[in-house]
Amino acid sequence: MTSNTSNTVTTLTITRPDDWHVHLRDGDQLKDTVRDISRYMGRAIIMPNLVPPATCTDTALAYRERIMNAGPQGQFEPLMVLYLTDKTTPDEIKKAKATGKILAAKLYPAGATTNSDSGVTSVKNIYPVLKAMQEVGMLLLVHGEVTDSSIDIFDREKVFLDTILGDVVADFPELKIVLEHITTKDAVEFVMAAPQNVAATITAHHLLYNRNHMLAGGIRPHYYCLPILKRNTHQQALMGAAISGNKKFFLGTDSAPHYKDKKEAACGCAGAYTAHASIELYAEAFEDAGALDKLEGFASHFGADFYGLERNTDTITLEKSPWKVPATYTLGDSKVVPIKAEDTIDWQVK
Ligand SMILES: NC(=O)N[C@@H](CC(=O)O)C(=O)O
Ligand SMILES: [Zn+2]
Ligand SMILES: [Zn+2]
Repeated sequence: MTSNTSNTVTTLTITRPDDWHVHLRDGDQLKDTVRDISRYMGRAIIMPNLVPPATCTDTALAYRERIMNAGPQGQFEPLMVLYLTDKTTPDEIKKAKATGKILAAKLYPAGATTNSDSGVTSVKNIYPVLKAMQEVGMLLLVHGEVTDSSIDIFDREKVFLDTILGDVVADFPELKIVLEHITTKDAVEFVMAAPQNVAATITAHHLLYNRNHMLAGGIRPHYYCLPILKRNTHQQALMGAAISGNKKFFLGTDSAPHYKDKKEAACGCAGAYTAHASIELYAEAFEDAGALDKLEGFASHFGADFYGLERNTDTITLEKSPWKVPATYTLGDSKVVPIKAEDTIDWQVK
């Protein structure tokens, strides 16, 4: 990392970052989401919760082709993920791994989040698959929330750790596991206490916001995502993990666009669009915490290290140069309201 040496840092050059959790969607949105992700991310882990989901090698590879045909900038590389169902077979895992293009498989507890209806109904159903993943070295990515309607939505992550993930970690000691988009102090502590094969991604919006931003003084649907924003003590624990230099915590934006009318609705969709300013939003969060010097490890080194990939070798430069985020962006043929719409972001990539 290099930065200018005056009291206030105004430029910051870091190794090109990667995004270890992003939703690009499909169809006519792809050219726009692919443009945004490839502007300065070197690689990205592409979430498979399409309609229908990318549950097998062939559909995942076909999706990769559509992404490449959407015209990514630079050397952008999409890293693909299989969507696990109760019916996924160990053979499908081996087939996917052999392509070299599918690095991970995603556990969505059925019904936990957007497009997760075909997900796994009980983790025991996929134990043979997890065994195959452990054998071939395929990562398990986890949406860590229980779906039991009797569990309070603010407790669903913690209950998942206590009742499900702890057992998986114990039963598969060699399986690399990423607990995605963590939102609680409990998740931070779980990952810190777990062995080296367990890591977590953290979004920019969970670093910048807590549930007051979403609910105090009016309900703001564009902050609604899953796992839901928690109270500020959890936000502080996430920030502490992100700036700790602990290599188990790395960048995953979970940028997840939904059209404006689907968010501003009586029953709005879960997901926040942050790909318009992903690294800039993280820079704001790290600067607020007085830890800009910790951004590079979190954004550009630790994820690649955990996945067992080379770090990127080129750099990007962030400049302190405030700009106003538009009210909407057009993705495909409809409008999306981004995080910080009509607000100012201090940083931009040169
Ligand atoms: N995070 C979200 O709130 N939504 C994601 C799904 C997910 O990552 O859980 C989406 O696909 O819209
Ligand atoms: Zn999720
Ligand atoms: Zn996601």
